[in-house]
Amino acid sequence: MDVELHPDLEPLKFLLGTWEGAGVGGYPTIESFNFGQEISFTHVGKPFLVYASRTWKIEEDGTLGRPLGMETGYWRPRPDHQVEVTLAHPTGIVEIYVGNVAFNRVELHTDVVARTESAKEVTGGHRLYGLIGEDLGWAYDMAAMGHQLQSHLSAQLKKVS
Ligand code: HEM
Repeated sequence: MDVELHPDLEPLKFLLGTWEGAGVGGYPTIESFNFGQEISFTHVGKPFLVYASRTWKIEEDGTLGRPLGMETGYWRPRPDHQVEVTLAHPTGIVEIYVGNVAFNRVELHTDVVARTESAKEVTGGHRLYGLIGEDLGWAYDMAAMGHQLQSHLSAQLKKVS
């Protein structure tokens, strides 16, 4: 069933759809790696986007390997171009981001990072999402394992539907 877009979602409309592509990751404590990613942003007629991301290792021969990180959440536009995002991770981490959206670009920083007892020590994050031509580019910096905020992931994705 086709559901009408809630008018509050207008500034975030550019994110809607399924996106696929590849990115690179690293951190001072780990070896750098290449990954494939699929992101989807959908809506149900209410004033939030439903978000899901899955990733896979890209092996040296270019084939997709084991699953890496995945995350799900909700993107909630607020007045004055502000945005709130809730994200849940299977690694025992939950992030709440706040930020803003302008000109097909969203910038977010963590307000809260909550962790289960067994989760790795992640204390903060910063994310950018934006259109690069028709592609969706995104980058994630994190503060974790005693290190200051710095790059963990970045990727460029094409809209597939
Ligand atoms: C969604 C895409 C992501 C991918 C592809 C990814 C990939 C990886 C990989 C390959 C490693 C190396 C260890 C391993 O193989 O598990 C790693 C480590 C790590 N990642 Fe991610 N990650 C993602 C998202 C995240 C997010 C959202 C967070 C934080 C909320 C995070 C926090 C960490 C931490 C703390 C480590 C461990 C560093 C260490 O042990 O020193 N990752 N990640």
